[in-house]
Amino acid sequence: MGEQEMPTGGRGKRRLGVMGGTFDPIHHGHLVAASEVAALFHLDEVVFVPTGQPWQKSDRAVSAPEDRYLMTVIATASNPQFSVSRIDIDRGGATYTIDTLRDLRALNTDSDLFFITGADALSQILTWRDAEELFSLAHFIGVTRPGHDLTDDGLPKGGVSLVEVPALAISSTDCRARVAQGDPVWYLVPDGVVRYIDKRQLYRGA
Ligand SMILES: Nc1ncnc2c1ncn2[C@@H]1O[C@H](COP(=O)(O)OP(=O)(O)OP(=O)(O)O)[C@@H](O)[C@H]1O
Ligand SMILES: O=C(O)c1ccc[n+]([C@@H]2O[C@H](COP(=O)([O-])O)[C@@H](O)[C@H]2O)c1
Repeated sequence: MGEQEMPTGGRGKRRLGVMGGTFDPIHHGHLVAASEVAALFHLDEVVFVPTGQPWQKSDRAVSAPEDRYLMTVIATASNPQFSVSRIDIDRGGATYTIDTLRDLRALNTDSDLFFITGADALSQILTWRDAEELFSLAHFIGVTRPGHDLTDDGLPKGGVSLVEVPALAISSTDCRARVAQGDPVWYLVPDGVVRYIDKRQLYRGA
């Protein structure tokens, strides 16, 4: 896929990508998606935002926010364009992207926001809190993900771009299951994250 047209009118503003996720654990699928979108959309920075309590994942135990935050820091530390925000963790309670985007806009008045989301999450977006308002706060970028259809059906025209990224059939669910079974997660997640999972004995009983 070629270079993308600037989808918002804010010429001269910083272009801030936002990659929200539970990151339990962060894996190379997340990192490749962010890197690819950063290049295609000429983003100045991508901020990874680990969720506080992901309310649509309340059917399963989610690792402690501090563990997910630290794995995200470890995974992104070597890329000068990547950063990590604690805003959703520090707000406490259930995480809603409407709050994430309002807070990030208040903190980054010089920036246009580009929210990056995989095909599976994009297909659920109309179930998110205040879904209609989300598109006035950020431009949404849906990326391909193996096993999921990427579509903007039902979403506001001009509010979403669809982008093909290198296909990595990796999920956090599969990484957790592999650790629980004693299978390796080397090269599915960054090396430092493998070490952190081991050090903190995460996912052993998953
Ligand atoms: N392999 C992948 N390729 C592209 N996008 C991805 C990939 N994995 C996750 N994403 C996207 O990254 C964001 C955060 O995902 P999340 O942290 O829930 O990871 P996950 O692998 O889907 O986790 P889980 O398996 O626990 O549901 C979502 O927008 C999701 O669609
Ligand atoms: O705002 C909502 O209601 C909402 C519901 C589900 C998911 N999200 C956001 O979607 C992103 C990916 O979520 P997840 O659960 O797939 O890790 C993350 O930033 C979540 O906060 C947001």
